[in-house]
Amino acid sequence: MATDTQTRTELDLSTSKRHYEAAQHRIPGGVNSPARAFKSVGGTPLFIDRAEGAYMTDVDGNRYIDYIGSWGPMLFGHAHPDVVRAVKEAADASTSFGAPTEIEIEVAELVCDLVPSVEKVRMVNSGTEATMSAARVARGYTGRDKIIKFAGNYHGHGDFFLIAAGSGPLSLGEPNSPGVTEGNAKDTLLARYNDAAHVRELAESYEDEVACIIVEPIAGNMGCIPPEPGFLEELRAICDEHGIVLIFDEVMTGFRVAPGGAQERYGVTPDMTTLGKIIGGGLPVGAYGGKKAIMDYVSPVGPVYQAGTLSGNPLAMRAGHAVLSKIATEKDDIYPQLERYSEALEEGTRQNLDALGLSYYTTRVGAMGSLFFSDERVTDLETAKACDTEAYADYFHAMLEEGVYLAPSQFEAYFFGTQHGEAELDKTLAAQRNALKRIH
Ligand SMILES: Cc1ncc(COP(=O)(O)O)c(C=O)c1O
Ligand SMILES: NCC(=O)CCC(=O)O
Repeated sequence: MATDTQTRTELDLSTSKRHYEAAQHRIPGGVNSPARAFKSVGGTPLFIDRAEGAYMTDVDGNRYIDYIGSWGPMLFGHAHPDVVRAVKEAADASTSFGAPTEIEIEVAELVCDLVPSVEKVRMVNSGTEATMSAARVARGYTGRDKIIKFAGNYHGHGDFFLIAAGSGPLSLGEPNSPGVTEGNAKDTLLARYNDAAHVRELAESYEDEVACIIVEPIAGNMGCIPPEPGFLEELRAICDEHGIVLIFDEVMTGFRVAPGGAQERYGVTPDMTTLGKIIGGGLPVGAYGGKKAIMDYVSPVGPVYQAGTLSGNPLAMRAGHAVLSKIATEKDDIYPQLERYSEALEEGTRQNLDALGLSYYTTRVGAMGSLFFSDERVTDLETAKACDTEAYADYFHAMLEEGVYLAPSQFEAYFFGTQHGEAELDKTLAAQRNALKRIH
């Protein structure tokens, strides 16, 4: 692996290139999600063969330390034996019933115990479904149409969220998608992240019209941007004053920055929470939940319709159960360990930057963070967009060659998990030292 003296260059990506060529004939852009394409950094997306723990191997046999973790779910690393066993056992009893199962109760209880603001929870199949459904319920509950979202936040690809959206839309330079009707767009009010005064103005101008404020309590889709002190508290106060439902989109931060997510970490309690990624242990799961009074608006108790053929799927629930029960029983060890890794990674990065006279901006919260190619503080979409994305692209490719797999965009966070230990930390920092030297 990469050390100061042994630099890996010129990866053999010939099989990935061949697959990519073939894939583009039958799959738009050759990928089943645009975030996977290397469009904003250039080059060929890696086709992956397998992964274990903190490491991923591509179809050409190149091995990388993985800092994407399937875009968040892999808190305990790839192919964790507990998850693999749970899925195999579940599959033996059939892959789906379309009828209730006992494991769904256990998963719901685990979620409600870990995230106490969630009194009732509904399982869906993705983070996108979770946020779309939560917004519908908030609208049904309040009888209001408008939502407030933040520029640069990403809540999946529901129509009314694809306005100034972060993640793929931001990386591809198309934050407002064609196909979203004007009718949909007019009900989405856009606010600046970390600017509560702007939110207050909107809530006052649209008095009695705003159903919900949806926010990434730690933004992770324009890079990792923590909330400024007081920002989340102010959102809570505005919602209380104006009868607005506060939705924390914790699809990314849930179980990642604390056992109870960002709401536990910052001590601010939303009315509703959306979850995804870690909750399914790498299988397709999302969830939304919140106060009982609100969740009882959901069908069949209440009138707001939301459904799913595969919702609460037994494989997904068993995988989720394996992960959540591990979190519940081992949280006192897990989160301090993640925090130590995060601290050491940032400290080592700062040393690498200092050695080269660079003053790029770093952020981190729990098991996520960013290295922004900017000398300024990054606190919102505008400051994120000021980053040198070309330098990031060079860094990304240099890191790949050094054996470290980062997100192919400046506007995505890095993630790690409990499988990232001392050895991975040392290799990552050595790789980073080489990569930064090579590109400057
Ligand atoms: C904060 C946030 N919300 C929602 C989503 C959408 O989740 P999914 O990709 O599972 O639909 C994502 C990630 O994609 C996310 O980061
Ligand atoms: N941060 C963005 C995501 O996690 C989305 C991944 C995807 O859409 O493939």
